[in-house]
Amino acid sequence: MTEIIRTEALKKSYANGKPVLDGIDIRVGAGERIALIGSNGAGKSTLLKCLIGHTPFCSGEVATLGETFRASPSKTQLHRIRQRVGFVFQNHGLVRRQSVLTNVVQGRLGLAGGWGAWHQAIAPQDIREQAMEALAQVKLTAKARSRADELSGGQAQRVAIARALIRQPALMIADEPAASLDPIAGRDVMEVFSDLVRTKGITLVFTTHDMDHAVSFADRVIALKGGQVWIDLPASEVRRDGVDGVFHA
Ligand SMILES: Nc1ncnc2c1ncn2[C@@H]1O[C@H](COP(=O)(O)OP(=O)(O)OP(=O)(O)O)[C@@H](O)[C@H]1O
Repeated sequence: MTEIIRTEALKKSYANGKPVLDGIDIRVGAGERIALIGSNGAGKSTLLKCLIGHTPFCSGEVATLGETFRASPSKTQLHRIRQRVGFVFQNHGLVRRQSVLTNVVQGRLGLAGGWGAWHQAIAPQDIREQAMEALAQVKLTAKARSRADELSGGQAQRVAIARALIRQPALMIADEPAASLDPIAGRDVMEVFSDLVRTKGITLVFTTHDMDHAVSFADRVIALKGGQVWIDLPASEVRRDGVDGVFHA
């Protein structure tokens, strides 16, 4: 299986702090869906940031999408990584006063850059079609012309997923994608998200505090504790009583 992510002895501390990541070794293969769990402050977001070169680390090595680096990727590596990674965050980050379609188009145009491109009205026809297709995949075609601030939280998060998908990423990084949603909307978003990445063969790494989401929507669960990998198991082998320790000191 093609390796999408590899870390070796990855260590990271912030200024004047104790190590947040203290020797992380993980491997993620193409098409795998990984749930990253751990208590508040366990280092989940920090690990995601190290993987994509968003924050420098102290020692060890990271290889993401074939780009191998220590501390930080080079500018060229960072550019190549960003081209192939889609992001979804807890707060959808949509432009509230713009239409749903414009928000999705921006995900695509962000790649090419250029000021003139940042509006649906002047986006080339094929990009608008791609955006409509991405909206269909998250089952929101009917909302294409609505303003983003008219959507429910769950709908907005599905638009954020469409905006990431239109970039045709090889890897999707999602930091607590369902954390600000109610339980029903949260499951709904995770179901759509997880199904889509599986169908498209996209690798997914998402963080969550919800064990049901971890075991239902991932193939593998990785738990961080004390700066180290505490559990790394197929989701089908994760037992609730076994993970309790992850969240306790
Ligand atoms: N930019 C920063 N500067 C200094 N310390 C930081 C910074 N970002 C994170 N930290 C610290 O690093 C530790 C790990 O934080 P991180 O956000 O990676 O954890 P997390 O597992 O994602 O937590 P949560 O579940 O609460 O989101 C915490 O103690 C946090 O305070």
